[in-house]
Amino acid sequence: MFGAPLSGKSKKIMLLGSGELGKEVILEAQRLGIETIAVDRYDHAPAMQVAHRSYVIDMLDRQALREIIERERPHLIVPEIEAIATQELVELEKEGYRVIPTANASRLTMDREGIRRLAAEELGLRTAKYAFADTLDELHAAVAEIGTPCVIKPIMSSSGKGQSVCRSEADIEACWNTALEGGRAKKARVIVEAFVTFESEITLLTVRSVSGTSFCAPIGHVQKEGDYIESWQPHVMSESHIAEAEQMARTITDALGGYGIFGVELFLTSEGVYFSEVSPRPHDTGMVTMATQDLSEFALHARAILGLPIPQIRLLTPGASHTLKADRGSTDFQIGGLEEALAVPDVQVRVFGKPETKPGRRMAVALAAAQDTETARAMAAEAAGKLFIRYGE
Ligand SMILES: Nc1ncnc2c1ncn2[C@@H]1O[C@H](COP(=O)(O)OP(=O)(O)OP(=O)(O)O)[C@@H](O)[C@H]1O
Ligand SMILES: NCC(=O)N[C@@H]1O[C@H](COP(=O)([O-])[O-])[C@@H](O)[C@H]1O
Ligand SMILES: [Mg+2]
Repeated sequence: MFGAPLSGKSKKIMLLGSGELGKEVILEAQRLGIETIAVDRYDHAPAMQVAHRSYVIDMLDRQALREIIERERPHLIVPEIEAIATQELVELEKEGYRVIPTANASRLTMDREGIRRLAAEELGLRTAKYAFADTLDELHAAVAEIGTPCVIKPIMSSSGKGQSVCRSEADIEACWNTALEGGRAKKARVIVEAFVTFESEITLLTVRSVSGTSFCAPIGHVQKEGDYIESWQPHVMSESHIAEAEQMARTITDALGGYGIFGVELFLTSEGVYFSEVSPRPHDTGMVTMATQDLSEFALHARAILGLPIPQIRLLTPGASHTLKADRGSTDFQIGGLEEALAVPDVQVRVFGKPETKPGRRMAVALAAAQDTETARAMAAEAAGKLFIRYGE
């Protein structure tokens, strides 16, 4: 039971991170009558454009984070990205604030080390062999230990930023520099992971709610330079892969606890399933669920965090998503091609409304529904291909 937004008796959620995923979470929360506050490091972020209020702060700054939380006193604090002062969230949770799914989950998944050690060392999930390094010398030793090819990533980054594949010793220094430039925090620490030659990779969206744990149909995806290009649902999997994937997803989400949706990223190989990482929040590859499910991953997240039931999740149709990315930085640009993209039946487009392009930045996504995923993939690719960014006119 709660009052109208802005009435003083409303239920308030505060999103920490205001990108395309948060924008959809806010829209879904507002459908349920919730008051919404969007926070990010820059103004006019996508979710800010649909929230009741917004704040621009450095979310890695503990004091700045505490100040807005104490000012707003939200019922739920909902992290939308990894790079947040999660230690402060741990403190705030002790003082009675509710963090989604839990402050500890956001702390553990904030850096690759926390979640990898939990998954591999405490929970015994199969992962690629890994090691950590803080300096270039340590990186040489770590690569020697893990072997090549391997993948080197800043411990704190997302969407593939700062990630590169090291194919031989000669690549190590370049990989180190890539990681230093791409990491979100001013930390030099990197993870070195053995390269997993997978048949395919999936996101298993897993929801924890008052109704228990439920799984969405697996989402297959293709990534380029560590960032997702296209995804489709359902991804066809063998019985044994499904069983293993669900078991891993249940194990890791039970360990993290709390209510909300989780994107469990898994590699499917001939020797079984490898755990890669988990987002305790909606997942970019899960944007496809806006075209395929009765309740999208955003609607599921909103329901779960508000303590509302999720008696079932229906996959209504196979579908696919395909991204539109910028190729240079500019604040003077326009997005076009919607007329052509939307001329195809069963195609939808989401333009995120980001105020600035950057090389590789995701600006929009095309969604398609069809009788099978192959057709949906082709339709989504075609629609995304019609979209374009025109700079400086
Ligand atoms: N050890 C590995 N072996 C093979 N491929 C890998 C490995 N690690 C990562 N990749 C590839 O790079 C992609 C991105 O990696 P990862 O998910 O760790 O990065 P990320 O920056 O956290 O991305 P996001 O935030 O979008 O989930 C993976 O989806 C996979 O395609
Ligand atoms: N893989 C994680 C992911 O997709 N996160 C989504 O991208 C936004 C950041 O985008 P930006 O870097 O373009 O600002 C985040 O706020 C979130 O919505
Ligand atoms: Mg990932």
